[in-house]
Amino acid sequence: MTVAELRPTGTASADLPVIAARGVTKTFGDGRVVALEGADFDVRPGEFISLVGPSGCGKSTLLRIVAGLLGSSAGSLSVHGEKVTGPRHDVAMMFQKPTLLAWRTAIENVLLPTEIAGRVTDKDRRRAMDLLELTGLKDFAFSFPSQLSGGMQQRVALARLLQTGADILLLDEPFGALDEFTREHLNVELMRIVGEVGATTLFVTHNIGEAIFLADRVFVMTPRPGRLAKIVDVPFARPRSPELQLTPDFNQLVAEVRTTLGAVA
Ligand SMILES: Nc1ncnc2c1ncn2[C@@H]1O[C@H](COP(=O)(O)OP(=O)(O)OP(=O)(O)O)[C@@H](O)[C@H]1O
Repeated sequence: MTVAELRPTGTASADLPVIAARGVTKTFGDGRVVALEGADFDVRPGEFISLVGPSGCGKSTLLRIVAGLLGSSAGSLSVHGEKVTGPRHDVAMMFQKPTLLAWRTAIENVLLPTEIAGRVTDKDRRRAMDLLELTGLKDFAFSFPSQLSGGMQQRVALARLLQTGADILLLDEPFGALDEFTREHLNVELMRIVGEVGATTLFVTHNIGEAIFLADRVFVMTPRPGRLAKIVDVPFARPRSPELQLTPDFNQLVAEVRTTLGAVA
């Protein structure tokens, strides 16, 4: 199977935003808690967007609304030009914990979404193996989660996410529970993988450097009620290497985001 065949099966079109949010607002507790207020943005096909903001500013809420797991209280959100009314096959979400099934091997975990959707074919098995290769785990396909490190388990979770064929990936602090070395390594791998499969990505993190390193644009959010305070363009060419983070231009951008967060905190 070629990398092109691993590409998502979604319906991206160059002139249509993949995600369009218009005044998206979410309240909880009969309107007493405003988790997200008036979010307005477009995300273009293949873009990598990082979301940063203080704890409780509505980042996960926004991701859940895009995933169709939560309805908005006001405003509208569309994916591929269609109003989101529930979970969609072209949007997949990944969390901080890998949530693998302990009694299934890595490849059986990757195949889980296929199994839930219907019968698993040989082609599905080949795709799962190719995705494990793409995520650097080919030699561990038949290992159980307990035999894998935390970083390897997150790679399995990423392969499982890609197995769904979704072309929109929502990543909620996916490497947040891992040590810094593993996390930095996985970030570089993540960029390579989403670049190769051409997915559109929303990535939540508390780490400003990580947000900039990965993204085409950084959405900076205010504390509750969460609003989009600023959208910062990240101009650095790809592929990017970790050394980019040592350059003055990179650190200037970190300072800009930090100042925005400081100003809005
Ligand atoms: N189901 C819910 N019921 C009531 N309040 C909620 C619910 N989900 C989220 N909230 C509140 O909405 C606000 C935004 O929560 P959210 O989890 O989106 O923030 P976040 O930016 O992702 O936070 P963190 O960075 O700490 O993960 C918080 O004040 C939270 O307490």
